[in-house]
Amino acid sequence: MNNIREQIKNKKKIVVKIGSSSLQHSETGDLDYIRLEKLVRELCDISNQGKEVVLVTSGAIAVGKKAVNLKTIEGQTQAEAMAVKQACSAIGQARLMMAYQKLFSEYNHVAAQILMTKNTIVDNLNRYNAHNTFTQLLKMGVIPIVNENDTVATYEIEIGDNDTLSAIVAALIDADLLILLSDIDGLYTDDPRQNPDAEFIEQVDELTDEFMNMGKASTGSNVGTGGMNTKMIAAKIATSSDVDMIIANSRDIGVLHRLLEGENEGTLFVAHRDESFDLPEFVQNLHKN
Ligand SMILES: Nc1ncnc2c1ncn2[C@@H]1O[C@H](COP(=O)(O)OP(=O)(O)O)[C@@H](O)[C@H]1O
Ligand SMILES: N[C@@H](CCC(=O)OP(=O)(O)O)C(=O)O
Repeated sequence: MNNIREQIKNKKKIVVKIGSSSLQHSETGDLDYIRLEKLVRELCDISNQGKEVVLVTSGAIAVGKKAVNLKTIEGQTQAEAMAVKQACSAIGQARLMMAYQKLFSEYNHVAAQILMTKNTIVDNLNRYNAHNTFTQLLKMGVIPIVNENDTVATYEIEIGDNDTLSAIVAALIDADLLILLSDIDGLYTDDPRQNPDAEFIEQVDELTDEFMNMGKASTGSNVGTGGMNTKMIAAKIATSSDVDMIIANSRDIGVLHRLLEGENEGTLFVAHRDESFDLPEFVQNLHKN
């Protein structure tokens, strides 16, 4: 077992992000309750080991769309499409939380909801309050469940994807490890769905431009928002903030405990604190380049 993987065993404060594509059945778009149940059981067990856990979950818009039987939002103006998306997220977020609350309470754990926007980080008072709320919840042994507040977040104040959001949360709370659960094993030299010669990368010691560009090949699945590009932005935020990050496949949710036992799965991005990295400034400038 490699030494850096071995050290993953000692990580205490862990943020786990799961994407929409991992929570839905691809054929129907309905929630995959078995996977959701396994995810909650894993998270409760991590918490039972005395670690602190935060879940960043996508899925609100997809679940909301399904609830009102909306197939597509094509043929509408941008403003109408935005309103429909925001309405769906309002419907879906409540449903998603209902499912999580039920499952967490079955394992005798308390979950809480935190909805964030860019302003939560950029505004000093908001950031201070969010930090305190996370700290207090973790102190109480509660598992915070985070999503973007899509119902109010227009382009100017939206983070836009939950890969980035989860890294922001990890940086905000000084987490030790961020795990992104995706529909792919980790980072490849190119999108393996487009390029059969793409090679798997086990570990990224330094996030050079070469790695940052590997995510730009495609936008990913049709339900996911960011593809690999936003995962590279997440890696930049996390590693610069001294948080190790792993991308792993959600196909088998048991990967969570295997990773925390130091097993070599997924792609590990090794943390390197960058003293010049300024989280509020970075978030303020998101989408500007
Ligand atoms: N270099 C790359 N390595 C791995 N996957 C990539 C790469 N470039 C693009 N992708 C695509 O990104 C997808 C994962 O992102 P996404 O669809 O947002 O899923 P999720 O929401 O589950 O994280 C993969 O299924 C893959 O097709
Ligand atoms: N906040 C949105 C999800 C945004 C997002 O990043 O989705 P994904 O690429 O599936 O992680 C929602 O809950 O529907």
